[in-house]
Amino acid sequence: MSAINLKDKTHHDNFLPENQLILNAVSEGIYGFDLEGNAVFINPAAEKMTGWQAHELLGKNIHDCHHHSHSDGSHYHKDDCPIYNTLIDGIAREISHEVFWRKDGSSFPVHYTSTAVYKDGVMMGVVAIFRDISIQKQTEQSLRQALEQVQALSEKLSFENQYLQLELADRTGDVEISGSSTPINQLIQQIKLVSNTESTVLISGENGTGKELVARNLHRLSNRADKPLISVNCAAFSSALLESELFGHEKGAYTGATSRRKGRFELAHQGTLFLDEVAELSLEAQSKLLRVIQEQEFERVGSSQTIKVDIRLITATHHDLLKRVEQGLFRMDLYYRLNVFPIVVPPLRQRLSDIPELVSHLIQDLNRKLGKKISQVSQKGMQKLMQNSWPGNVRELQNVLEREMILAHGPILEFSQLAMSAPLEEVDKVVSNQTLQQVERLHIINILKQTQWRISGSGGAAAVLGLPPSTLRSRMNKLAITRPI
Ligand SMILES: Nc1ncnc2c1ncn2[C@@H]1O[C@H](COP(=O)(O)OP(=O)(O)OP(=O)(O)O)[C@@H](O)[C@H]1O
Repeated sequence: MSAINLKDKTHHDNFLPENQLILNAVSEGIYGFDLEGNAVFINPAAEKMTGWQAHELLGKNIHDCHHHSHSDGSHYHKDDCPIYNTLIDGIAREISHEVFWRKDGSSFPVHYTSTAVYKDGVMMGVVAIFRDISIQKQTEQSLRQALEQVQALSEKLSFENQYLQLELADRTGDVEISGSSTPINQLIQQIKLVSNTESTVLISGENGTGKELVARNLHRLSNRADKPLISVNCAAFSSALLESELFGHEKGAYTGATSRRKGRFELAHQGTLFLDEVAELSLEAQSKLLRVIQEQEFERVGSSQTIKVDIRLITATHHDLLKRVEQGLFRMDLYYRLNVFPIVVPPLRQRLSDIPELVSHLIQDLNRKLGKKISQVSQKGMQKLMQNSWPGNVRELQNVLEREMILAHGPILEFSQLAMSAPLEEVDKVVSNQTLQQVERLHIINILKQTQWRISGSGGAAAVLGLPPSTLRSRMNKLAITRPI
């Protein structure tokens, strides 16, 4: 590669700056042009970038060598060239949206300046100084892509947020607890007493008794009422997924974690976190929960950064949690942390006197939901309802009412087709010599037989039992209930 290249001695004398060594050393490409627009000076960096050797260009009008086309391939007329225009008007120009073409036909994005050169006040020519900005362009492109990803993620987050707000609004609609029996009055008293404290509450009771309703009332009456109530059903997730649901995860924390996600603990910050079916937590998740309760801090899955939260915790279970402790399935230390203020929700069979009030409350809700105008239940129908044992509790009553209302032609519900659960007198007998699990198993099998082993759908066993189909399936697994062949 040549050093300083000259067309002839005269140009060299007139044009070249004093220190040729410096010009040879700079990493920018340098082209010098005389007043006719012919190349008189080309430094080694320019040769290297374009592949054109100085001796091939010197003395020539070189626009057609390195600047013949725009980046889209269209012809670039010399009259439009900023370098040649500087020769005409002496005005300096700075360009960064063009390409220079290499001798091998490829091109590279270029940033260049064209500046007039003067000696003793007389213009001698123009110097163009250029550099390859491929890397800068690539970086810009990656930044643009990253920005697009951030925008997409932020949209996704705001969508998630909207979804949670809606879920919240939906759940905070009607939270009235119906009933005026002694057990319900005691329950309401307890809720009023503890709601305005920061104490952790453990709500226990059979399925469908209203544990979630109690949790919503505890939040509604607390100082945190204007902050979110975030609910998690611990039975609805596998233990790995539950961890990420509770604590959130970083992008790539596990297969499928394509983006960073906040957990329910973070979403509940300054509000209330309601952990339903808390007995279903794995031992690993229990230790993590214990730490959050003790220190009010945790890490997202896949992150070492500690996040501090301020939450009030309410948990619920239909299990005898102390028994789970004895069986080694639940940590004793966690049990005592959760059981600061226990609330037991009574089963419906222990407060049958609440049924008329409950029925009227539920019919009002269902009239809205179904667009019906049911006004009352016949005397006979009410008697039937009050003699039932309601193993599925208020949720079962709700489902029975909904079914009856869908089928009803007039404004009065008769319940003539109502299949009764074991009469109340029988319930006590059955319970006296069988374990809870045995009774549960038998009852599920009976209902499954009644529904021809159909689990989901409006007439399915899950609906009759007042359970989500997934919960029923997991109970069937646990109690080893399979359909006979
Ligand atoms: N006292 C009550 N007054 C009015 N509605 C009630 C009452 N108790 C329960 N319900 C209604 O019964 C349904 C079941 O209640 P909820 O979901 O709170 O029960 P749960 O004990 O949390 O059930 P699970 O253990 O299956 O999660 C809900 O629609 C709830 O609004």
